[in-house]
Amino acid sequence: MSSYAELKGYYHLRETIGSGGFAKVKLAYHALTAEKVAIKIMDKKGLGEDLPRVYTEIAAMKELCHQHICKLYQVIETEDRFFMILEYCPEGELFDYIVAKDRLAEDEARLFFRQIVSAVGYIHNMGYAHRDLKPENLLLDEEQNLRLIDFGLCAKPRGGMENHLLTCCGSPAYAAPELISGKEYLGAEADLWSMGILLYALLCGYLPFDDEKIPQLYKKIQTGKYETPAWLSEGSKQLIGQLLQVDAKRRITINELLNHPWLMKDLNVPVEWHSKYKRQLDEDCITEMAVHYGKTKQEMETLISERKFDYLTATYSLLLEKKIKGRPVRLLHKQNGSS
Ligand SMILES: O=C(Nc1ccc2c(c1)CCNCC2)c1ccc(-c2cn[nH]c2)cc1OCc1ccccc1
Repeated sequence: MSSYAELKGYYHLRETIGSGGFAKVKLAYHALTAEKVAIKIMDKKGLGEDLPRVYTEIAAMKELCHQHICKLYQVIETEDRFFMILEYCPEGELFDYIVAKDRLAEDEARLFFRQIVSAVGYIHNMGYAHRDLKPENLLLDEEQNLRLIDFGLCAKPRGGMENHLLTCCGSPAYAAPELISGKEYLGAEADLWSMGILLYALLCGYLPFDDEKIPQLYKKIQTGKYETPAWLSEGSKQLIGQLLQVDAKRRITINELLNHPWLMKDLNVPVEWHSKYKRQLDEDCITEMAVHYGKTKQEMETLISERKFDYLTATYSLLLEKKIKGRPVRLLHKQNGSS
């Protein structure tokens, strides 16, 4: 097992919890708070032409701070590796959750879909389109709430979300008709289509458009014709129909979704898309860190405000998480010879 010298003393590494194409995800403990984190480790050599995706993902995640987006705590870049220290999401992928239950009941799908709308409403307001929305990119945290991941294909159109994009990307079964037709498209509109596929998958347990041959799959998407199984309520069918509009201009918008009757049913409150995290720094966390590092509160506040995504950023963020979870706002003092 590699020692990863860069992490020694800062994080205590545990088992590998997932390894995908060019990344490995390991469970770890942040040494000063003992909070659990996930560390995504990528070898630059193995990345090849995917290297730009990592820079895109890191830049986006540094800007995005929201209750339904996986938090990035720290970035370590060495000559041949990236380490992304990320929020711990121990309940795995939404994809596996749906498969395990075959399909979700409408009220459970509603709670998850509201969280997806909240996350997408926030990133669109921040000027980002995700462009790869699918159940594999939605993880469940310790409270079984959704956290959006994988911003490697996201776009922040220069000049704002009204400007068009061109790159065809994302997963074919979730791709909007205008995106696969090679025409210019609006990132926000393409994300709304993918959310329609996602909602269908939540409620049905399979995809509305599917074919093992990509050209046939694309034809089905462009017809916009899909089956609606008998167990779907009228409300579900109507909302899916408003999302899976082949003509992007007729497709429902994120703002219309926030207080849509289907999303409001039994809850009667619109979806809250604003981040619950406040901009100003937390006094208790700053004080504890100032004491630990032997600095004044003002010096500590200045250092944390720089948001360098170094160990200080991670320590502040995880200390704040501890406070939010009602755990003591305390840092563990240096153990001699700690593992
Ligand atoms: O914390 C993460 N995953 C994770 C942590 C603990 C456990 C599990 C999963 C499920 C498997 N049983 C052991 C418990 C975790 C956090 C962030 C990211 C991440 C954020 N941007 N990119 C990746 C990825 C993560 O994982 C990937 C994964 C591993 C196994 C299956 C499902 C998902």
